[in-house]
Amino acid sequence: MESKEWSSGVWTHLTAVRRQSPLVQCITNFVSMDLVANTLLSAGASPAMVHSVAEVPDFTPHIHALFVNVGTLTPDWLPSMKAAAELAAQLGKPWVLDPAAVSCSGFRLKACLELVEIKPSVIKGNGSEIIALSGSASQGQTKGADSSHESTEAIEAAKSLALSSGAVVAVSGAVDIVTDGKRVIGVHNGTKMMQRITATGCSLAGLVAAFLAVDPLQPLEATVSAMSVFGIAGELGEELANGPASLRMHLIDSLYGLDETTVLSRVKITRLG
Ligand SMILES: Nc1ncnc2c1ncn2[C@@H]1O[C@H](COP(=O)(O)OP(=O)(O)O)[C@@H](O)[C@H]1O
Ligand SMILES: Cc1ncsc1CCOP(=O)(O)O
Ligand SMILES: [Mg+2]
Repeated sequence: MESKEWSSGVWTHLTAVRRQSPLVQCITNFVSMDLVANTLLSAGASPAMVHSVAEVPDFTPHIHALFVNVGTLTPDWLPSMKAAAELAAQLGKPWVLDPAAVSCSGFRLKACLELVEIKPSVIKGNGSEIIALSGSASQGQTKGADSSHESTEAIEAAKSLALSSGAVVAVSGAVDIVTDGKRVIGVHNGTKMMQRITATGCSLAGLVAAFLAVDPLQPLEATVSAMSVFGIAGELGEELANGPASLRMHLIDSLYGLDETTVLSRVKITRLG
């Protein structure tokens, strides 16, 4: 695909999110709930942090996409995640798994592998998380929620996970990588300071769910668009920020205010393989 086509695709996806305001159920970690919800709202989507397994049968049939993030997983939360994912998958609704800090324990790794069995549309992690989930590294090679690997070091792991799971796999980092196991796309938007705000990775994964909701049949393209939009918001936010705390605010404002000219001139997407 030509770079111009990628740019117009990014803008088309963002306008569709703004127009359709998809309802995104988020079962995410305690750290990220606020930033995930505010990211989705500023992009035009409608987040709902509905966690209880008791509410899944009533609520999940009405959503447009589901986001599951295991960042503060406990045994109590896993049944809700599984029930919501199973129902979403059964009803043909897209769902995103963020295996946050997957290799911090055997419990978390096992839970994530079980969630992968429920066929997420997209798995979004950082380099270390994707390497761990694909089975390319043993437990213990982790700093927790932060990555010890460049995203580009995880390309082969991402391709292998995409092929074994059937999901599109997205690896965030300096270059965001998106692959369906065959195509490998690089998104070169974003800024290093985004790593210094907790939950930017989670918010990105939540945003991917909103973009999937408006283009469920093209998960790779929708994921690439969400990653580019979030990265551009970070770049614009950094121009106004004094540090991570004000970047957090300006990122949300910039996402809300993105216009066509800015998007078309800032998108940086290349084919890597
Ligand atoms: N070195 C970097 N340069 C540009 N953007 C980055 C860099 N590191 C992270 N980002 C961006 O920050 C956001 C969060 O990614 P990341 O820090 O990898 O997630 P996580 O918090 O899950 O580890 C993404 O939009 C990513 O593109
Ligand atoms: C710090 C932390 N600890 C458990 S979850 C979490 C947030 C991680 O967020 P992100 O993956 O977006 O950095
Ligand atoms: Mg993360």
